[in-house]
Amino acid sequence: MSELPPLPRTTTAAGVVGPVDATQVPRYAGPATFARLPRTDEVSRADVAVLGVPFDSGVSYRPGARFGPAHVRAASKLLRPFNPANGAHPFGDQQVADAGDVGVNPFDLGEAIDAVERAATAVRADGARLLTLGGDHTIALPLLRSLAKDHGPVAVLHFDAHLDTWDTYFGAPYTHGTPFRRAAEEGLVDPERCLHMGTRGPLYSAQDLEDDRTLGFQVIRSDDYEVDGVASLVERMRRRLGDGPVYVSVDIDVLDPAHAPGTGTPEAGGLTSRELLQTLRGLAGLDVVGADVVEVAPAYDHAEITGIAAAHVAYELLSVLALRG
Ligand SMILES: N=C(N)NCCCC(=O)O
Ligand SMILES: [Zn+2]
Ligand SMILES: [Zn+2]
Repeated sequence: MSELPPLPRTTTAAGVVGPVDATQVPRYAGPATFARLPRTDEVSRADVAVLGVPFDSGVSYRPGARFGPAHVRAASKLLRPFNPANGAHPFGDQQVADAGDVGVNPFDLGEAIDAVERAATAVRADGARLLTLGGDHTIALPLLRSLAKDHGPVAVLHFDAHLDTWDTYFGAPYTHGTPFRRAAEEGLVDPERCLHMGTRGPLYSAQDLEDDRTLGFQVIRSDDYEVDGVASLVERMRRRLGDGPVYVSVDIDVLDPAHAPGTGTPEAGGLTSRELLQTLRGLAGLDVVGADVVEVAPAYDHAEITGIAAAHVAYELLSVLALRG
C-alpha cells in the first residue's frame, strides 16, 4: 500500500524528536499520541515515556476512568513546546514518547495489577522515567511496586481530595481507595517523606486520619491553600520531600469539581487548576522518578475541562523532569 509522507516534526540538534510541527499540520490533525509526540517505537530511546492504563475496576462510585488516557491525550493537542513559567522545553530538553496503553483485564483485578507492574517495569527497562495516565487510583500500587524495585522506598507526593489509605471496601484490599495503605504495608514508600496535598471532604471516622499518620503521611489540606498560599505550601512540601527519589501521584479530583467535573468521586471545596499547576512547578530540582495522573472519567466531563486540566498537569510534570537537566 502506498503511504502518506512522514509527519513533519521538530528535531533538536541533540536529536530529540518533538511533536508534529503545528505550523505545518494543524493541531486537530495528526497522531492521537500525547501532545502529538512520537510513539516509543518511532524513537531509538526515550527519557520519559507516557503510558496509558485504561482501567477502572477498582472504583467505589462512578465508573469511567478507563476512558481517561484517550481523553487526556485528545485534550493535550494544544500543548506548546516552551513553558514560560519556568523556562522548560519539556519536549525538547529530553526525549518524550508515547508508549501507548497497557491491555489490562477488566474482570480480574489481581491480574490487572500484575500487568500494570510488568508494563511499567518493561517500559522503564531502557532508562525511561514513566508518566502514567490512568485509570483509577488502584494503579498507583503496581507503579510503586515497579519503582521500589529500582529505587527502594520512595517519597510519595499525593495530590487528592481523598486519603486513599483506607483498608478495604466490601472486604476487598485492592481498590482506588486503598493503594497507599498497601504500598506502606509493603514498604514501598518512605514513611518520613510522604505527603498528601489537597485533602478534604467527609471521612468515615477520625480514625482514618490517625491511621494515615501512622502509615507515614502528613497532610496539607485544601483549606490550607486559602490560609497559607501556594509559596509557603511549596516550601513545606519541599522540606517534607527532601533530596531522595519522589513519586508524584495526581488524582484529578484534588481539583474542585468546578475545575475538574469529569471524575468518579468528586468533593466540593478543592484546589483551582492554577493552584495545582503552581504547586507542581515547585518540584523543580527534586528527583522525580515517576508520576501519574489518574481518575479522569470523561463521561462526566464538559467541554474537556477535566481533560485539559489533566493534560496541563502532565505538561508541568514533564517540565519538572526536563529541568532536572
Ligand atoms: N481515589 C479516589 N478517587 N477515590 C477514593 C474514594 C474512596 C471512597 O469511596 O471512599
Ligand atoms: Zn480522589
Ligand atoms: Zn485517589
